[in-house]
Amino acid sequence: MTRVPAASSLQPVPGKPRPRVLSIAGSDPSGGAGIQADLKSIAANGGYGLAVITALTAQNTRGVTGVHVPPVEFLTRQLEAISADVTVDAVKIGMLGNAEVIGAVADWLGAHRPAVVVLDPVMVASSGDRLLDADAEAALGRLMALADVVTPNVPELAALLGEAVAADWESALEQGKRLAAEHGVSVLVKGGHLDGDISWDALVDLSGASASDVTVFEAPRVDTVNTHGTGCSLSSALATLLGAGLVPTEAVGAAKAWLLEAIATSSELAVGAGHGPVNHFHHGVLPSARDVAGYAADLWTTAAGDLERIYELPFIAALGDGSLEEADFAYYLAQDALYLNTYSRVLAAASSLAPTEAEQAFWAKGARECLDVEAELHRSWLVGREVSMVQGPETKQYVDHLLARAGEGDYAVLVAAILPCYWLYAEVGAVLFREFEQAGAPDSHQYAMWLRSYSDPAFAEATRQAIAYTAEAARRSTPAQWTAMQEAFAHSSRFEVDFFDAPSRRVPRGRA
Ligand SMILES: Nc1ncnc2c1ncn2[C@@H]1O[C@H](COP(=O)(O)OP(=O)(O)O)[C@@H](O)[C@H]1O
Ligand SMILES: Cc1ncc(COP(=O)(O)O)c(N)n1
Repeated sequence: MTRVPAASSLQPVPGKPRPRVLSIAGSDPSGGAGIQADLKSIAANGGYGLAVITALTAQNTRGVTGVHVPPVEFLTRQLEAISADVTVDAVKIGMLGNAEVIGAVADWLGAHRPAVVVLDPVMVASSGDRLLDADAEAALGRLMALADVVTPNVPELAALLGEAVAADWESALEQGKRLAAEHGVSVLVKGGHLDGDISWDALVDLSGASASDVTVFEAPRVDTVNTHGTGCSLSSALATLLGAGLVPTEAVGAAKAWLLEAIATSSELAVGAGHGPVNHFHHGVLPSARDVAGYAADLWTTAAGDLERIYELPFIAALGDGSLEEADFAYYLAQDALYLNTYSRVLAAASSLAPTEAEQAFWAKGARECLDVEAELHRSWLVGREVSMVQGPETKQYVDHLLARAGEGDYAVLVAAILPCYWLYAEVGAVLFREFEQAGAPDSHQYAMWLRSYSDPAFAEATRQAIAYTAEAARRSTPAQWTAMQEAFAHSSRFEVDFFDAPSRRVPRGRA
């Protein structure tokens, strides 16, 4: 009889399909900004891109030499054609050109507003050329009321408020708070135009939906001239990630991390002699959120083989039926306490590398809980037992592997190495506890209390979350990273088997 199911009950269910993201923006024939950048950014972040063109520009990486705004009736025709046929999950609005266009887009949004609306209030290109008539700036107020998030750069923020351009990050942030309060909209203040080693951004969300009113995101400023289309790319990535169901702070964090790498690797492209484009496809096209379940299923295939081995171990059989020698149990507990101490540090490393605040908090909580469990092991089980507190070889090889992955600093690979301890332990715990109950939960079982603590629903829930975060990291990984993740996972999974087998193999046997 196998106790290993074909799929773990803790695996994530398939996520949403690709969000359908509409860009309403102008065309940039050089491909770095506008509609062209938006479609690349949407695809790179896992969405399906649609595009309605507001205006044509004649531009390259050095500047804009002409703007043509087609009759607004034709813009409305394009918008109506989309809404008559396609359900749009998110819309990103970029260059609008003039007040008439703003009016037509606002009318359409009033009738067909998708669930997510991100407004990039494009006014001036990075070359300094105007992309919105000066007298149309006031008309943007009507669109802001229909948006979820507005993403102004420093000069746009000043223009929207009718104030002087902020000279530093603190004043820009204050202006962002005023704009958010004035229009009842979330504001992503972008600090790309300021100087300094850090490129600051901040999400001001006064709706109460985020953990705090202001979430600040910092990234090293890349020394490059290739910043053509950074704002277009960021707002499209943000719309895509919000459309995929991420909460605003997570969506901004993930979009910014993706953009930073696109800026940092922009020199791989050779487009034009001015402000070149960013490298949208640095990690290829992101698989759909639905694929998250596939990554977890692949890891399960590895884990299932090792689980099979764990169930065959004499230690597990004896723990299950209560016949386990006291000295073997004590050895296992002592090694577990030693392991948990290092595991806590490894979880803390995952917390410090985490791309989102939710993950940062999750791993930090896990790190703390390991120390609590370690203390409890000493207090309730190890006190009074004669047991060596020296790391056994199986414990050492396992923690050395984890510490090495933590030292490498790749979040995706590290969480893959961390996961088997959650997943295999939760599976073994659930099975042993179920079998204990099926045997009538006999009080005479000398490890009854241990088995009860083994199958804790809160731990199962944490495991489910750890699997989901690891699978999401896999979705965002490069093929080489995914291979490294699988290797790291396979090693830890194998070390779990050795860890459970260690009490039976310890030398000399018979003494704790
Ligand atoms: N040199 C840079 N290094 C890192 N991030 C940058 C750099 N320049 C811009 N960014 C980021 O690109 C995004 C767009 O910023 P910004 O240049 O302010 O807007 P826009 O492109 O609309 O003018 C922001 O997230 C900003 O932090
Ligand atoms: C058609 C079009 N739309 C927008 C921008 C602004 O680009 P950036 O993202 O650099 O502010 C642009 N240059 N061209």
